[in-house]
Amino acid sequence: MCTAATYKTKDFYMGRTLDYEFSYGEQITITPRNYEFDFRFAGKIKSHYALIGMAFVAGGYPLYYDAVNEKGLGMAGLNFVGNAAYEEALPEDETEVSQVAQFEFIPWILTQCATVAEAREKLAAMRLTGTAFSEQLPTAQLHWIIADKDSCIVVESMKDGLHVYDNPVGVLTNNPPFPSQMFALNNYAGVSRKQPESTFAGVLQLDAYSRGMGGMGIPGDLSSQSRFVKVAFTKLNSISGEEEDESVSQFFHILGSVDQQRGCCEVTEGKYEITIYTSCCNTAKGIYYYTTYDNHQITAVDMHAENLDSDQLICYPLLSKGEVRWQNK
Ligand SMILES: C[C@H](CCC(=O)NCCS(=O)(=O)O)[C@H]1CC[C@H]2[C@@H]3[C@H](O)C[C@@H]4C[C@H](O)CC[C@]4(C)[C@H]3C[C@H](O)[C@]12C
Repeated sequence: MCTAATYKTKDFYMGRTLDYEFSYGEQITITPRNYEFDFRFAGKIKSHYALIGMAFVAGGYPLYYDAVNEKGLGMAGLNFVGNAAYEEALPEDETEVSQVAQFEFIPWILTQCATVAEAREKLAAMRLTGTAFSEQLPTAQLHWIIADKDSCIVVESMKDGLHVYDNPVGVLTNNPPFPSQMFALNNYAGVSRKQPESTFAGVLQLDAYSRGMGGMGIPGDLSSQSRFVKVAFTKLNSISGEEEDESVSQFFHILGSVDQQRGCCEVTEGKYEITIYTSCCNTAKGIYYYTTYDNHQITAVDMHAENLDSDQLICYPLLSKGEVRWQNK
């Protein structure tokens, strides 16, 4: 399971949890403006917007899980198993629109689009194909959240075509499809950050005997529908200062509300899904903040500290060892 969220204070933030039972060896990866992308069907793009995000680099190619570009547009792919269905690739002369393999979808959008509006235009003129990166790395079944400071959409490629939905809550988890996730929020119309009034029945005066009772009923399990509700409630009621430290700290608290602890979700005998990493990107400043399962210290990589006119990928391995800061020895 994974969860993605957006958050706005003075700047706009976007990030995700990557929940899984193993890691591919992903790294924080900056793709500078002159790294040449050789798209499977659409040809080469030699010069483009620079990107920063989390990627598994295979044979020199950045397979992005989530990223933002230097214009402030962000995108993340989350599992959509059983629902994702992609197009078959057609011979070039049989299609007038661009064909994009699912593994190159994030670079396809983020190298060329500065806003969600521009991304929508690209989406209207493309076919997303199920082409695998390689035999060893088969097609991933995903759906995507795309956001800038003004709007947010979800893209779901299913048997009945490519769907693009407005995402007014700015969160995404996994199954079921996004419209069902949104519909389920109706079940929680009565929850509140405020203490409840006693409305059970006129003859009973019930007592709000604990703080936080306005949120009673919000699910706490790790299923994707439940995480959608929980993180939507947390994000939409979130209050923080506007400054960078306050915003980033609050963002990690928002995604912390759906953190996965080892042992609570068994996926196969003896294998457990955990939150491998949590990211938070300041999309205006191009700073990628992250924590890992064992390293709760927020670590950051700033794309603007690098030569963005280069043609070589820049990778930083995840710092995954936590440290205790002793105060008395
Ligand atoms: C497993 C990851 C999604 C995590 C997630 O959503 N977990 C929820 C599990 S579930 O709903 O409960 O089943 C996804 C997110 C991005 C994916 C990777 C990216 O799409 C980049 C490449 C794409 C290649 O086709 C496959 C390898 C890969 C390197 C993908 C491996 C894997 O599918 C990743 C890492």
